[in-house]
Amino acid sequence: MSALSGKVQTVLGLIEPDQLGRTMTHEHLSMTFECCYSPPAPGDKTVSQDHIQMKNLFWLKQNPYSSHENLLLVQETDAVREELHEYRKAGGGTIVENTTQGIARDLPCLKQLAKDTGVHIIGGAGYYVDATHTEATRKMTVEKLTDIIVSEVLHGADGTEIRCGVIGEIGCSWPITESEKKVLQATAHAQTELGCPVIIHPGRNPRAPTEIVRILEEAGGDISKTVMSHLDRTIFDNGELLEFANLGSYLEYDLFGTEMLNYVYNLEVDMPSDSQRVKTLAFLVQEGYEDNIVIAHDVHTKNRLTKYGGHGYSHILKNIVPKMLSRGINQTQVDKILIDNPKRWLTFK
Ligand SMILES: CC(=O)NCCS(=O)(=O)O
Repeated sequence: MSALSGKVQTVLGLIEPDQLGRTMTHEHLSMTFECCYSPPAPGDKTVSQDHIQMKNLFWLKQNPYSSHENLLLVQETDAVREELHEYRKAGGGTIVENTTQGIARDLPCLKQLAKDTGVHIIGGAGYYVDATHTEATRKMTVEKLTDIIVSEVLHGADGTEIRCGVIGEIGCSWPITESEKKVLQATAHAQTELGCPVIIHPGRNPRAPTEIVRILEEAGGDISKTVMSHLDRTIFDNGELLEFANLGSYLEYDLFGTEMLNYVYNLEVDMPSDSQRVKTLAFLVQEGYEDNIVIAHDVHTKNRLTKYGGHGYSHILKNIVPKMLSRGINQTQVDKILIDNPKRWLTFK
């Protein structure tokens, strides 16, 4: 048994699982998303270059990835600190901060935010999508990648002694690239060694989550300790969703607060509304998957912060929970989704 066994690892050290409280399993507190900038439509060039201001907030909500300024959450630490105080007041306990290598992970910033606000913050080990892999990363063997991920959990990451408490979000494109496949295999090997939680960012195709589970399983990964993120924009057919749910991972609906007409990364996708998300959660609960659901907002751009008219990190606690309760999900099931499931997932074996 390792020293981590039965514990949860935050950026401030090990804690008992019962200390976590209500947990958002997929957020970002500091990162850059410039890797995923999407040029604006020709007629929108001027507004896309404007500073963020009241009159362009609706445009930004519809086109969050077409403004360079909007992609720099890294510049908003003071606003994020305020929001974390608010999150505590709203009854929040923990945030899993999924920023990995490639999107400017900043563990010292997370550590300071945890100290300043009392929110438990859990950092993420590993690599985001291929587009952010360095040439050196692409050349690494699975063994080397495994060593790095294990070390980020056991000893600290980015030249610090701040240790990660989950692996991920591990980024995958569609189709999955060779480099991403190696990272997935390394993730599974590291998970076998550490008994730790894993969280995956799947590519934007309904087949992506199943393909990833297959790769992880073949490499010895523990699917019952793995979260599949972003299902809101990935699987739309209820039959396909149940088939995927049957594979045994945690099912994460983590884009609460995101409502847009055109999802620029895959125009085939109709991004659901929050009401539709709650309906899907109620469906999964009714089908017996209440022990597998986790939820979050995945704040990753400035316009999602309350400072810029967004929903912030407390939207689920303040607005979505009452909606869940009014749509057939009872308090015990809400507590499983916000407390018990994250706790089970985050506790090292
Ligand atoms: C930071 C991140 O990966 N967010 C997910 C954005 S997506 O549009 O759902 O892929």
